[in-house]
Amino acid sequence: MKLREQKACRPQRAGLIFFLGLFWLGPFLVLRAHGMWPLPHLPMPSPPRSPAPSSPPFLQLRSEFRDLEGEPLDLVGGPLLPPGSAPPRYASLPDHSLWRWENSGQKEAALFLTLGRQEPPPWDSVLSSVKSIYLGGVLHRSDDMDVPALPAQLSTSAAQCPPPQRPILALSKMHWTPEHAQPLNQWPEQHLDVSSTTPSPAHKLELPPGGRQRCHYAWAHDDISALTASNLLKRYAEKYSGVLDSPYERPTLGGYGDAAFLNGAKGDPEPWPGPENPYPLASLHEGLPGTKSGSGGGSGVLGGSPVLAGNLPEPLYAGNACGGPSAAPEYAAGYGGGYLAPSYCSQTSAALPPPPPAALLQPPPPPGYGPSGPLYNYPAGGYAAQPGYAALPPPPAPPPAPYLTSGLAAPTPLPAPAPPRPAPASYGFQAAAAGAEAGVSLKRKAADEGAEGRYRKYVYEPAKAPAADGTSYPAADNGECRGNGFRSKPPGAAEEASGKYGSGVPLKVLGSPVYGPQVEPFEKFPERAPALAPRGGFAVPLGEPPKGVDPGALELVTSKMVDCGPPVQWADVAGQGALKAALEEELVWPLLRPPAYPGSPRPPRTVLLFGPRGAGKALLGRCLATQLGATLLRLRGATLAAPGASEGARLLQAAFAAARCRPPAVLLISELDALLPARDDGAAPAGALQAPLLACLDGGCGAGADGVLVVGTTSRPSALDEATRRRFALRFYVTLPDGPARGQILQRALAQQGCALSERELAALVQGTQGFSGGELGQLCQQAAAGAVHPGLQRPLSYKDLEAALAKVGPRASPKDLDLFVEWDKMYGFGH
Ligand SMILES: Nc1ncnc2c1ncn2[C@@H]1O[C@H](COP(=O)(O)OP(=O)(O)OP(=O)(O)O)[C@@H](O)[C@H]1O
Repeated sequence: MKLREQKACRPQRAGLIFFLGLFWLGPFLVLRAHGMWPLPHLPMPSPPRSPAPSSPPFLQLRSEFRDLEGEPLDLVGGPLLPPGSAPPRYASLPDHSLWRWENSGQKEAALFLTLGRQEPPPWDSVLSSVKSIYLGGVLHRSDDMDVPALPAQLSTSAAQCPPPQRPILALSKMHWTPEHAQPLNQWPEQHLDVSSTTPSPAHKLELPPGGRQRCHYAWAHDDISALTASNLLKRYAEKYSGVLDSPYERPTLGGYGDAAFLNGAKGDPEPWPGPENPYPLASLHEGLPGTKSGSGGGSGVLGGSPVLAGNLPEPLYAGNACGGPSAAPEYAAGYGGGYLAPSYCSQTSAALPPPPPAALLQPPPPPGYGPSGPLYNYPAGGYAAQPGYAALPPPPAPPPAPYLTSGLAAPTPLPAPAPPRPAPASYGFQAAAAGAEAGVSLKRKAADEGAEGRYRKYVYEPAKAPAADGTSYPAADNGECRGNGFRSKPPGAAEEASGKYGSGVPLKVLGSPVYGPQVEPFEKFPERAPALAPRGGFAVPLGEPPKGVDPGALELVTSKMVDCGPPVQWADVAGQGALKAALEEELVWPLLRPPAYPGSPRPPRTVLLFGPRGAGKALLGRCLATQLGATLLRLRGATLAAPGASEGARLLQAAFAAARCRPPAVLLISELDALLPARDDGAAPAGALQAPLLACLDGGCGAGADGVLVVGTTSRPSALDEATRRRFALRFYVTLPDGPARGQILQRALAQQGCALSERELAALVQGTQGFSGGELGQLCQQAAAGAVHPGLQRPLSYKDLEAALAKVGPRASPKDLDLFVEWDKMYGFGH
């Protein structure tokens, strides 16, 4: 009976359970159907650094994301928020800001931008991060987010909103930096997954006035469909993947797993791994797909190894056009670089057999190695760790006063290299094996010391302490100006210098990689020419000026155009690491090395630096002169063109002749485009100067083209016609300084004004000066200093003054201009 009753109750119980189940589950099902379940974890905790793997989809972005300026963006994905839920207010999140990310139009994710412990958040960083992470998606402010007023500099810089397609390009571009190990060709798959083209209702929100423009900028991306974005990115990925994969451009860094980017479980950004592979001693060209071998002005160096490039059939700087004894011999004794006496070069190159192939594999030796004397070295500071904004190390002491006979500053002595490795017997450089070893170790050292070893020697150095007399770089003597801070030795100093290297220890080699069985003793070579008498300004060497050159113009050039400014080291140029490395490998080393064997190709003698105004082109030209130990002559295209075609041509010829009278010389012609006919700025056409320019570049304007490096700079490369373009064997894009470089330039400029900003202020200023060139940063500081001066009130420069100055000084180069530079670089440049 009981059993029967129990059986009868079973269906009732099941019905009850079913009913109860429905009662409890129903609301969940309804909520789920409306997308409101699972419920969010509100209130929002502090941003999770390591979300559970089972979390709903979120964006997991690692710190290798950088903004347009290369600033690291430390982005960490947050948990999902339910639609319409109110995110925490900014005030409750002191060190990060909350944004919402619309993912594929279906889900919303909270994206935390962790931007260090900065309060209030650096809005420009937040805004600029849009450029980095945005891929056709929709990024918008949360509707009820409490947005404080943007700082003044942001509202000014907000006017620089790039065009809609800019982020896509930027994304490609930011991966040009060698620190990025993620192959770009993986980006489309990894990143377009999270793109969206669906505008959200929040787009219609009224934004606070300060941020409206930037957010409009973000919205503008709605116009890009996911497909377009994908195509664009793929196109650039294909284009640049060669660069990214090259050993030169991208030092080997640890790869990042795919999961690190999307939906990954990894939350904490890891420190960048150091290079795993040793420094590749390969030719620069191996890593430069954009390099056009043999293009341009016909320098055989292009496309060849640096060693081959340095091999010259004839003496590098043999003789001069001035009828007098060459100035070159003076370089032979102490310097040991490429500026060797004609007799020296011709003897060695003629007498010595071609080198064994193995010798060609030797890395290019740094200039100036001697067998026993102090070895030439780059400034020790060049290898210093990248100085932070807050604490820059004290500047290295300038090299001691001794000067070589040539007037070149004496090389910084290297510590004695650890036990010299014997060189192969067939390699004529064995006597300088220690130097060569040191040279290799120098290069290796640059690579081995940390992740950025490749460019470590080029790191920016802090401002040099001014000398007691007020000059930054104390003049070593009262000798004749050699340009660019170098002064030739007064009479008698030659002996000192030769004693430094020669007394006691026979100078068997000059440190040049001379191939041959045995290195000749220095005494065997003829006497050096007597030192030039010191004269004010540019020194016309002994002998007659070259024929056909107007003596008056020559006098004008020698008195007005020789740059006697302080020497500029690599470390004095902020940023531009890859460019500096390329210039050194492509230009400086080949020029300083003597020919390796008869018939070896000549190094390039012309280089074009193009980029926005104030980007540091002239600064790099001066740096090249310093590195080459050369006299620097500076011309401005506009100045040459101003007095008229015939007068300009006379000056131009005189400048080339003057440079050739004083090898080694660097002839820096700024605003090259002003000499060319194709002018689109309404200025008077100066096409008549093009013919003399081309003739001089071809080796006219005085006999012999050796010993002169012509550096042309322009901010309008598109104005250069093909004939002129081809005359420049190397063409490099000088980009605007990136964030760290801007910080360094600003810090240096402000230090000169006696102003020291806090780390936070400097970071904000760096963010607020995106798109500024080095020159504009200098102007900004000057403007701020001018604003700080009030009658009867002397107060130090403050951040507020700089903020006020930001309203008046802005970047001149528009994003469109920058795109044109990039395009021109792709077509004609050497894409370093
Ligand atoms: N990377 C940099 N590091 C340090 N200073 C810089 C850098 N770039 C520019 N500057 C400074 O900015 C100023 C302008 O630089 P420079 O004259 O070399 O620019 P430019 O590109 O030649 O300009 P223009 O096209 O107008 O001739 C100089 O005072 C220079 O020292």
